[in-house]
Amino acid sequence: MSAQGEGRGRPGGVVDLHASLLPLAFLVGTWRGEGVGGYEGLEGFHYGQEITFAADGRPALGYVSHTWWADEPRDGREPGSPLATETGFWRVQPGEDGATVIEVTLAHPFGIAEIYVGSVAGTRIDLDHNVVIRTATARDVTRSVRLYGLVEGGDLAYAIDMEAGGKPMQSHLSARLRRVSD
Ligand code: HEM
Repeated sequence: MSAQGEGRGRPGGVVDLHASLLPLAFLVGTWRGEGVGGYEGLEGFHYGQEITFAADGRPALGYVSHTWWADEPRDGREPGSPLATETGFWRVQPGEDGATVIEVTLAHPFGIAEIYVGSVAGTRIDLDHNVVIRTATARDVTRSVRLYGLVEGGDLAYAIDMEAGGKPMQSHLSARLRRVSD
């Protein structure tokens, strides 16, 4: 590992983790698993997901998530049909009184961008402050909160709640993912 931030990752697969990202070191790698989704008025569904957190020596982890339909065929979707994807960056900043602040910037392909500010304690990350920016044609999502954490067996679990379409904050997604590569 290196404390230097200038590099773009070394050739040969050796990756530097910027020193500021040590609180997020447990996330680095690729994770794969299954989740469940739903919302008020929406029939529940299962999805598959692969997430990669990538370190390249700079002071932010690159993040990309791909998901796919994992239920019986419905509304033109077959098992394996691509669903939501999102991409962005996770960085760590010093907070007040020794706290560790996490800033996450995400882009979605459906006209929405989001910034979360939250905290990390051990292997639990609360992304509890959020702003959503959306185009005129995007779904009416006004706020989201996320919780990520390691659970038994070293799996990564998360829950995402959102406020959308004038409905109160409620669960949209939760999943549990196994590490598939460093
Ligand atoms: C793991 C990632 C995600 C998956 C697998 C997923 C999947 C789905 C599915 C299958 C639906 C219902 C069918 C449809 O309308 O396409 C849906 C609805 C919706 N999703 Fe997601 N989604 C994901 C992430 C997100 C995120 C990050 C947002 C907000 C920024 C979001 C906002 C919405 C909204 C507003 C609806 C409509 C809810 C309603 O019926 O009122 N989704 N999602």
